[in-house]
Amino acid sequence: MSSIRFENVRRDFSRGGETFQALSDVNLEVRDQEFVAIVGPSGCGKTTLMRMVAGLEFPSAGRVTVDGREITDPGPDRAVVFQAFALFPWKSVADNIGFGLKCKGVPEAERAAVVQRYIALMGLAGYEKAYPHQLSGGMQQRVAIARSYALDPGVLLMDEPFGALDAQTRVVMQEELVRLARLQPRTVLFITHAVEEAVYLADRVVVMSRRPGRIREVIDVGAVRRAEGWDRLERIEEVMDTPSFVHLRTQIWRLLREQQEAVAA
Ligand SMILES: Nc1ncnc2c1ncn2[C@@H]1O[C@H](COP(=O)(O)OP(=O)(O)OP(=O)(O)O)[C@@H](O)[C@H]1O
Repeated sequence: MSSIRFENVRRDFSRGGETFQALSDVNLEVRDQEFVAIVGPSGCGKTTLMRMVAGLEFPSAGRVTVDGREITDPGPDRAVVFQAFALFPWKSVADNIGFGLKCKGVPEAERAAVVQRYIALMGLAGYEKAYPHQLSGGMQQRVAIARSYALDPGVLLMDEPFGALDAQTRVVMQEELVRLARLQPRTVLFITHAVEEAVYLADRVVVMSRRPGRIREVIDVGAVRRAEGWDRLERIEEVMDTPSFVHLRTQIWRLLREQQEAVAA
């Protein structure tokens, strides 16, 4: 069981000698094995929220808990996948994926079995001995995701993990992440600028507003996905073509557009 809770979270920062509220009144629960995506304008505090769960940043008021325990530092129960691939360049694909397990003291035979399983799941067979520089950006990110899943963390934190990928690779990765998320459900907090990506991947989409960053609306995509049978459709473009998907995407775009207009006014 791994659930994340933000309770009345506020975060102040100082800039140019002035203190400002970057986040205010954030209340959110990401339930066990739920996939929650956060979208919102640049600077609304998405990364700050994620860093608080990772234990790299702390609230000025309120609290952030995982399974009821207040977060005081980073821990192996929470894995982070960043936009930059962050692999060890001197280690092979297999060693990168197995690195965290080795640190945890998992015996070699057991480690090899887990690594092999994720190599197969992420379509990396044949590349076990390759080094990161021999892989495309998409494959490097597959290794990073495999490494996080292999650690079997309760919570996975992903900050724009596909942001550096080209459009086609991004689509393939989105399909693979959906497949992996259904096969190996985890509690996921996923940050993205791409509305379609959020709607395609998440059970719920949190739309944020800025100045200060607040939760504007939470959209239950999972209920629509189940009712409309999106998971029966193999390809992302088939899902994106359904009226239910278009409706949700437009609803979220409108919310984001309203904020843009409010800032401009
Ligand atoms: N360490 C810091 N010191 C001062 N200000 C900070 C610090 N970290 C973040 N901020 C400010 O807090 C606000 C929220 O930043 P954050 O990176 O969380 O936003 P974001 O929604 O992730 O942005 P983006 O979508 O552009 O990545 C911004 O105004 C940012 O400049």
